[in-house]
Amino acid sequence: MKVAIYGQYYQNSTEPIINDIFVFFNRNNVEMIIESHFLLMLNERKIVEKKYKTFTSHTELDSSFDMLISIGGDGTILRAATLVRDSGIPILGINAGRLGFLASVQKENISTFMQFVIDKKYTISKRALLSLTCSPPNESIEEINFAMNEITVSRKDTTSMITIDTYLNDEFLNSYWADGLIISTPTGSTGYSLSCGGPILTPDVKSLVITPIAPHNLTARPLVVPDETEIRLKVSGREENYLVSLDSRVTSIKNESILILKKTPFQIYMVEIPEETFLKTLRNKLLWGEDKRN
Ligand SMILES: NC(=O)c1ccc[n+]([C@@H]2O[C@H](COP(=O)([O-])OP(=O)(O)OC[C@H]3O[C@@H](n4cnc5c(N)ncnc54)[C@H](O)[C@@H]3O)[C@@H](O)[C@H]2O)c1
Ligand SMILES: Nc1ncnc2c1ncn2[C@@H]1O[C@H](COP(=O)(O)OP(=O)(O)OP(=O)(O)O)[C@@H](O)[C@H]1O
Repeated sequence: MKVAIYGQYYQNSTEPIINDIFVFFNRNNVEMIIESHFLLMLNERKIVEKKYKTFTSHTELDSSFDMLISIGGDGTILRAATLVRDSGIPILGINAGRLGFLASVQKENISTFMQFVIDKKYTISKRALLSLTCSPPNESIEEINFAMNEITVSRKDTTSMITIDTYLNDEFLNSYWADGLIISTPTGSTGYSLSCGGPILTPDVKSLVITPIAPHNLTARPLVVPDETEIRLKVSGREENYLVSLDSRVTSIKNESILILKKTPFQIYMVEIPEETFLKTLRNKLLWGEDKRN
């Protein structure tokens, strides 16, 4: 078995996690290829001294890898998705962070979870992504033009609202007067969209959610549309530019540019360990079991 290991940060809590993973995988003859910046951090702190092979970019992650293990929070998983892209390599998230909605495996009992991995006792949860094309083209979007959570347009350098003309499959939907508009995948429905009143979708639902951010048309409400829908946006406002974000990545776009959002032809495969399902994560993170009547 061959796995890629990825993390963005080093903290004191990293050491026991790394120790648990490395001891277990070395004992079970699992080959580990470590992202080069992460390995450098581990080498500098003398957490890892043995020599390991490294990778630096998505081009080195080919079908010979069985899995990518992401050590961190949800932000780290979102970055991990930009590494695996359309390679089909499943991602397993070990939650070293705070909320850990996507990075569902808790850092305690790592060896129990890794045994599931070695015994192939896991399922794959396929996650739909959204792609963005911009006309006229925008260089910073072209490099990584997809999002696993959501694509958001929002106002920039002003308190003044923006107007977002929105078309679904070429049919006019609405002009939102708002701070912004979120187009969310099912995965992203528990992120920014939820904070703005959007519904939660289970990851396998074949839909997208269009959620306005603080709309001044008071009747504007989150809308669920089929994930085959092509969504076209045109933004205008008092400033010359507005912001577009794809998950954690942000760029500035000129007003009147045309944005086309579509489901990507590929999906991200998330590893789901038997006892760490989406529904369990939902209950735990949203504290649904805390009601005394349960
Ligand atoms: N007001 C908000 O709720 C708000 C605002 C901006 C961005 N976000 C979310 O943050 C994401 C980017 O993450 P970051 O680490 O760069 O920013 P960050 O450090 O501000 O973290 C944002 C929080 O969102 C949580 N999160 C991310 N994806 C999630 C998901 N699919 N389900 C549930 N919670 C999720 C993370 O655990 C973290 O606690 C965006 O994709 C967006 O979904 C949320
Ligand atoms: N490799 C790591 N080792 C130890 N702690 C980590 C590591 N990676 C992340 N963390 C902890 O998790 C925090 C959040 O990480 P990250 O940016 O990946 O997630 P996030 O999007 O903020 O989500 P969450 O709310 O789930 O933590 C970091 O500030 C840090 O405290």
